[in-house]
Parts: sequence; C-alpha cells; structure tokens
Amino acid sequence: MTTDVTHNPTHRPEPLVSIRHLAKSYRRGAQTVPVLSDITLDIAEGDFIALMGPSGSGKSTLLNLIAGIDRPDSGELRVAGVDIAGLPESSLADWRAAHVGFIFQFYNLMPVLTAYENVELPLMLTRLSRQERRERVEMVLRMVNLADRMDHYPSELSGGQQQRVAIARALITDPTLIVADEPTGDLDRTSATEILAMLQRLNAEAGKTIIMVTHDAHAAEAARSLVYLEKGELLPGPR
Ligand SMILES: Nc1ncnc2c1ncn2[C@@H]1O[C@H](COP(=O)(O)OP(=O)(O)OP(=O)(O)O)[C@@H](O)[C@H]1O
Repeated sequence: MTTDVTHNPTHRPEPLVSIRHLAKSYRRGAQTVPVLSDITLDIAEGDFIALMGPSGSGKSTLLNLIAGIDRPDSGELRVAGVDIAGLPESSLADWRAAHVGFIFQFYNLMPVLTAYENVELPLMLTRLSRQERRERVEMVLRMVNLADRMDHYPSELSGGQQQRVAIARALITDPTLIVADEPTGDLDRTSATEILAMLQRLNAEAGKTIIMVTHDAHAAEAARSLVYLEKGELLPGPR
C-alpha cells in the first residue's frame, strides 16, 4: 500500500474490470438482435461476483465480452488497465491465454487426455520446462484435492471431480481473472456445494477475482456480490 492511500481517504483503487456504456448486438441474416445496451459496471480486484438474470438476458454474452472471447459494438472495456475492446484479434488471443481462466458448465475437458494432461495443456504454449510444468500441475491438482486422480481420464471421474480438474486448468496460468459460466449447472447439490466452496476458497485465500454466471440462487449466495441482468440492462443486486 502506498502512502498516498493512507493520506487520501477518498482514494479508490482502480477496478480490475471497468465497463462503460457497453453495447452488443448479434446479426442474424438481415436482422440485428440487440443483446446488451449501455452496460456500466466496475468489478474490484478480489471480488467474487455472481451475474444472474433470466434466460436470454445476455449473461453469457457479457461474460464472453469481459473474457475477450467476443467484442462489443461500442463502449469501453478495460481489464487490469488494458483496453481489450481495442486489441487486434491476435493480441486478444494472447491476452486471453495469459489473463483469463475459464470454467464451463460441461467442464470442456479433452476426453483423450488424463486429468494431469488436461491441466498441463495451457502451459504447453509457454516456455516452461517439463519439470516446471510438472511442479505447477501437481500443485494445482493438490489445491483442488485431486492429486490422487491425476492419471484418470475424464470418463473415469465424477462430474464434480471433472469440474475440479477444470478449475485446476483455469488456475494453472495464474490468471488475472477467472470466469465461470454456470459452473454448477450440471452437478447435483452435494457436488455443487463442494465446487462453490472451492471457488470461495480460491477467492478468499488465493485472492482470485471470479465472475460467475448462474441461474441458481444457492450458487449466487457463495459470491461476495451480485448483479442482475434483465433484457440486456444491469440492475443492482440486493447485496
Ligand atoms: N452468436 C449469436 N448469434 C445470434 N444471437 C445470439 C448469439 N449468442 C447469443 N445470442 C442471443 O443473445 C441473447 C442473449 O444470449 P446469452 O447467451 O448471453 O443469454 P443468457 O442470459 O446467458 O441466457 P441463458 O441463461 O439461457 O444461458 C439471446 O437472445 C440469444 O439468442
């Protein structure tokens, strides 16, 4: 912490994600389908935010914009000071690989790779040696309590275990941001509770910033803050 902060009570740290007047529509043939209109939102570093709203309200679209998977039509979108809306396609892919960890509803693991190999995959694009990769993979697999399953293939793991492999894969590059789209949507209540507890721990103990889209009020309760999308507009949550 700098002395500036101590002496200036009005100081606010820069939000990790800063969104201003973001708009997005999709083209379907000759038609334009507006999805998000005028979204303004700040997400602080270290937050665990749940993004809720009815089906079709634009939650995944907003998540994909923040994660640099898709591009806005207009507005500002900065993540850790980088104007990601303005990055050319090739730089955006590099930015995503370095800064965003993804967790999906259906895990998206490679079926022909073991748990270990799935987690190692994002590191194959880095300059780390095989030994350095091994140390990191084993460390994150221990973090998600799966060190004893590293040689298993996804088909040999339960849904909850597969999602833990996916969490390990999301963590392996030490990303700036973790985005999770319905991470408990395919799990029974017990496994969902376990996954949510794990995300809470990553947030509280490892300081990871997490943005989670969910339909489930139980999942949203695990988050620190809540925003609600309706028809492409953001409403403040009750917390
Ligand atoms: N690639 C696309 N092309 C055209 N329309 C799209 C595309 N992706 C999303 N849409 C439309 O944008 C709207 C918002 O979709 P989005 O997936 O963001 O909603 P959501 O709130 O995440 O919904 P759900 O909770 O059902 O997953 C929907 O009407 C959808 O049909």
